[in-house]
Parts: sequence; C-alpha cells; structure tokens
Amino acid sequence: MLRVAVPNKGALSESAASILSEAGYRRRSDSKDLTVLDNNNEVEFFFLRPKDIAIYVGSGTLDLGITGRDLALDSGAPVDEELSMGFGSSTFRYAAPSDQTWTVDDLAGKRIATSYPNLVRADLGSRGITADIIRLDGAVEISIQLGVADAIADVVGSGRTLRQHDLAAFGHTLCDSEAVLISRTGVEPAKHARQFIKRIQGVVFGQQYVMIDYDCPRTILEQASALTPGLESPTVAPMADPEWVAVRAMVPRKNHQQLMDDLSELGARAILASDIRSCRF
Ligand SMILES: Nc1ncnc2c1ncn2[C@@H]1O[C@H](COP(=O)(O)OP(=O)(O)OP(=O)(O)O)[C@@H](O)[C@H]1O
Ligand SMILES: O=P(O)(O)OC[C@H]1O[C@H](OP(=O)(O)OP(=O)(O)O)[C@H](O)[C@@H]1O
Ligand SMILES: [Mg+2]
Repeated sequence: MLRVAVPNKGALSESAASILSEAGYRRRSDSKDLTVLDNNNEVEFFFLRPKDIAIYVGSGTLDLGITGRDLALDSGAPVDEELSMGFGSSTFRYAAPSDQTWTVDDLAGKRIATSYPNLVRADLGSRGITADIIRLDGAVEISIQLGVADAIADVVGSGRTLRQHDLAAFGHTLCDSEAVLISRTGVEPAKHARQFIKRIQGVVFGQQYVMIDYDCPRTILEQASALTPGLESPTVAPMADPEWVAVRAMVPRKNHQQLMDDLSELGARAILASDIRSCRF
C-alpha cells in the first residue's frame, strides 16, 4: 500500500483533491476525514496540515506528499521534489509599512514576524544580518499594526493582503513557491510510487495544454504547422476535399485564444480547442 500525504485544508487542499480525483484516486467523502483508503489503487491517503507534510515524508513515515515548496523548505526535512503541480504559486517576501523605503540591510536589529522562521533565519544568516524573529501562526500582516513586529516575511499571492494593511514587499524573493509532490531524499521511488507520480504528472501536464483541431487549406499548411508544432509534430490527416487537410496538435493553454485568432486569420476553419484530462509521454 502506497502512503500519500495530502493537505487537509487551506490554500492547497481543493486543487490537490481535484487533481487526485482526476487521476482516478478516491476522494474523501467528508472534509473532516483524516484518511482515505483507496483499495482499488492500493493507496492510503493521509490528510494532514500542509506544514507538517514534509516532516512525515522526510522521516519516511509516508512515501509521497503534496505540499508547498516554501513549507517544505522551512521544515528543513530531507525531501526532494518529484513534480511541480502547477497551482498554489506564490512568492515569499519581506514586507514593511509602505510609507517608508526599506532595504534588506534595514532589517538588522529589527523584529520580523513570520510563520516561516527557518526560511527567514537561513536567509538573514546568509547575509550576515542579525534580527529578532517573531514566530506567528498566521495573519502575519496585522502584526506590525498590533505592535509586535517592525517588518514581516510572508507568502504573497495576489498582494491583496499586503495592500489592505498598507504594507509593501521589498528586497529579494526568498522563495518562488508552488505546490509540489515530494519524496524522501535519497530514496528512489519504488514502482508503485513511480506509477502514482506518472498519473499525477499526466493530469498536471494535461491541464497546461489544450488540443487544437482545425481544417486547413493545403496552401497554408506549412505556416499553420509552424504555429501548432505539437510535441513531436502535428497530426495531418486527409479530408474528402483534396485541397484541405485536418490538423491536430497539443498547444500550451496559455495564449491559446490568440493562437486560434492567428490560425483563423491565416485561413484555417472549424478551429476547435478541447481540454486534455490526462496524458502520458
Ligand atoms: N494567497 C495564496 N496564494 C497562493 N498560494 C498561497 C496563498 N496562501 C498560501 N499559499 C500557499 O499555500 C501553502 C500554505 O497553505 P495554507 O495557507 O493552507 O497553510 P497554513 O498557512 O499553514 O494554514 P492556514 O492558513 O490554514 O493556517 C504555502 O505553500 C503557500 O505558499
Ligand atoms: O497576497 P494574497 O493573495 O493576499 O495572499 C497572501 C495571504 O494568503 C495567505 O494567508 P492565509 O489565507 O493562508 O491565512 P494565514 O495568514 O492565516 O495563513 C498568506 O499567509 C498571506 O497572508
Ligand atoms: Mg496560510
């Protein structure tokens, strides 16, 4: 039985659950369930706090886990990334009241509130900066106005929370994060774990592409193929009308509407985009 950790709540849990479900694994029936046994696929899922997941995987208690790169880094647990999962992207930044200009050197001797103390300590240490780290569990953006900190180091998604509290990020990015599938460092995933990783990869990769189908006059096939090169090369099939061919290719989801406009402009017709639910390469 493969043992896999999944975020039980928070920013990563819903997307993680829907990818697992799309990959054919059993969903939990209640959001309070802490385990789900998927006998058909011989996988047991453990629904844990995302912050704790790298600790379980790094200790070898669980085989694989889904967590945030920033959380895995802060845990210090010995884990490797098997796969970037394409959601939960954020940056980890220093921030302080926006009415002053801050540099990272200004943090020396200041109080910095964060839920990621190890990440911050390591970063300051590497720059030779000594500061007082105040460890908070969440809602870190409010700590300055409540008087317990001078600056913060926190996750920035849209940036809305910083703006709402009149804060501005400054300095370098400590971590470019997203949801990742992790395994224990130095342990080559066994056959069953590799199959699991491939299934998840199939869904994640599929979500980043769409399938484009279109009818193409032979006269513009070369230009149209250049726009839709596919992974290897586009599939070109004959049509009843010898002047036309049918073309099919995977294209990146990003900007695919612009690509469809360009194909249409070129003279392609009946241009269709469809979702790819899963794939293998
Ligand atoms: N607003 C956001 N946008 C994108 N990713 C985010 C956002 N907030 C958190 N994350 C990512 O989600 C992970 C943390 O998840 P979450 O916030 O659910 O955990 P937590 O803060 O420990 O729990 P909780 O918020 O329930 O106390 C991190 O990897 C973080 O980068
Ligand atoms: O840039 P934004 O899109 O505004 O998102 C960033 C906020 O989202 C997360 O908080 P979360 O909702 O997880 O609450 P928490 O602070 O209690 O962890 C994070 O810790 C920031 O506070
Ligand atoms: Mg949070």
